[in-house]
Amino acid sequence: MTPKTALTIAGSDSGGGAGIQADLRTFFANGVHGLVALTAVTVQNSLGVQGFTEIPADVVTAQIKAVASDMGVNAAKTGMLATAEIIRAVAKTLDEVEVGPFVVDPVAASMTGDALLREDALEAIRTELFPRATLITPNLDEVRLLTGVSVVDAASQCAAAEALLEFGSRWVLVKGGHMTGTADCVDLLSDGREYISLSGPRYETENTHGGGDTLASAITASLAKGASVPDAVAAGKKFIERCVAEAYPLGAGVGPVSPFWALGPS
Ligand SMILES: Nc1ncnc2c1ncn2[C@@H]1O[C@H](COP(=O)(O)OP(=O)(O)OP(=O)(O)O)[C@@H](O)[C@H]1O
Ligand SMILES: Cc1ncc(COP(=O)(O)O)c(N)n1
Repeated sequence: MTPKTALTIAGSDSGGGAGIQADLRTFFANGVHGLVALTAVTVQNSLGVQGFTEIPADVVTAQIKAVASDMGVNAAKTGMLATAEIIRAVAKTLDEVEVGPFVVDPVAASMTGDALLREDALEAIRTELFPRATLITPNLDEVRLLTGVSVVDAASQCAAAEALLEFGSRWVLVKGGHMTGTADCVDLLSDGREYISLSGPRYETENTHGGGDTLASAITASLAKGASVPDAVAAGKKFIERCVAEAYPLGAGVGPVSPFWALGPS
């Protein structure tokens, strides 16, 4: 039987732990066929991002149109978008083709602090993509850059969600992975009416490379299969928890979260 399809519009990680590589392995582990519109090629390993080259914006557009017109897209997500020009091209293309529920992960930098967006491009994500998004999934650094709110507890996480919803997405997930001083990892999902706190154990590991991408693509896979946003996010949270629990060391720096458990016992 033909599986549902999910499209990732994102960059390549030569280390294989984040970017389109994380998205494709997550789509596979969740039983959907992955489609790709590549935005950038990063030179990257466990120690950080040494540089990147972006794909021309018209080629990003052409990739989206090629797969949408022929194969159909049941849900889509964005990761690293690199430049304001690519962001504007993606926004325009989404007005012309149908991609189903649309998840925007506003990736600004790698977890090692290296920029993955050219200057001013985060503003373009906010103005061009958030109003078109079913769900946005910022981490706490991105929340601070976008709203000025520093999330330190449940009240400020709630205030951040409200401020982010002003930018026009239907739902927001304020990820709490970087909140310090909490025994659990708590993510907050809201559409301005419902406030759903998703809490899980915080695992002791240094190896969380690709965690944000893996969560957003697991959510996108569930949306492609027809789940509601709250159900897709709950399933995504369960999926990423297990991937963090089974993360492995690779290289001298930060290793990747692991979806291998989904294949069953080896
Ligand atoms: N140590 C941990 N144990 C369990 N879950 C975690 C841990 N760290 C992060 N998570 C979960 O992983 C998901 C990603 O959260 P995080 O806030 O780290 O996003 P991110 O910064 O975009 O990810 P990354 O930069 O690591 O790719 C969230 O659901 C968060 O709760
Ligand atoms: C191509 C690409 N996309 C996204 C990330 C963010 O992932 P992380 O925050 O885990 O470094 C990355 N490092 N590289």
